[in-house]
Amino acid sequence: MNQSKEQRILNFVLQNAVRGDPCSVVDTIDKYCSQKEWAMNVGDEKGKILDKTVQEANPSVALELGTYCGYSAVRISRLLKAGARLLTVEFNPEFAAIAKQMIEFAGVQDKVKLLEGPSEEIIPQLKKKYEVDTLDFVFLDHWKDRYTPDTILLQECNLLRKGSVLLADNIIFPGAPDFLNYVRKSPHFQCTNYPSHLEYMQVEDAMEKAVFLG
Ligand SMILES: O=C(NC/C=C/[C@H]1O[C@@H](n2ccc(=O)cc2)[C@H](O)[C@@H]1O)c1cc([N+](=O)[O-])cc(O)c1O
Ligand SMILES: [Mg+2]
Repeated sequence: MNQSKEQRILNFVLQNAVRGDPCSVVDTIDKYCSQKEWAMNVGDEKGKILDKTVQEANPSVALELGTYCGYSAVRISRLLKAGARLLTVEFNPEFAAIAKQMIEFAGVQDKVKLLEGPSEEIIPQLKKKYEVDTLDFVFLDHWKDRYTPDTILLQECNLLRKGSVLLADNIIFPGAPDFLNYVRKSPHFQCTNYPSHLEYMQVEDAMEKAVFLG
């Protein structure tokens, strides 16, 4: 049975990156996906926006929706302070298995908890089952039509506090028009747009930061 693209990405990392070095894992994935096979990692250009937003928020508890191969989980967790943690949600078992190995190879497994299942099931479990009080940072990079319902669900589950930072990928391509509408029209969010480009391509894209105002 021939390998999946995600398996090929992981193998390339296992053979070419430095075990325990998250930066080398991130760079190696970018090398593979820019030179060999495109994949939907946030990439280095938007990754730098992600880095700055994470550093600014300096979260104790962060949530990622859409782990995929673990690129942004490794990218985010490498910036977390001692004792801080990232919960990342992945619903495709094959991707989850790849991401788990990617996270372990990078040496960030103590900071990252991979939760398997659909976001609409996991989010309501965060407080009781995963001992979350409120989320300091949320990275939305899963199915684009889930950004809005999940943002509403996070509020309904009282998981956001004054100052919680949401950062959404792919605002232009593939696009998340209803999310953009929702957060920009809502009096509960202060929004900032970050123009960029689609990972590994010369296609316009953007990220949107939405800070919860309580
Ligand atoms: O479609 C895109 N992303 C969808 C991501 C989906 C990921 O989120 C998981 N998930 C986890 C939990 C859920 O509840 C649902 C899905 C899925 O199992 C998948 O791993 C996308 C597409 C392009 N593109 O150029 O086409 C570029 C990008 O940067 C993208 O992010
Ligand atoms: Mg994306």
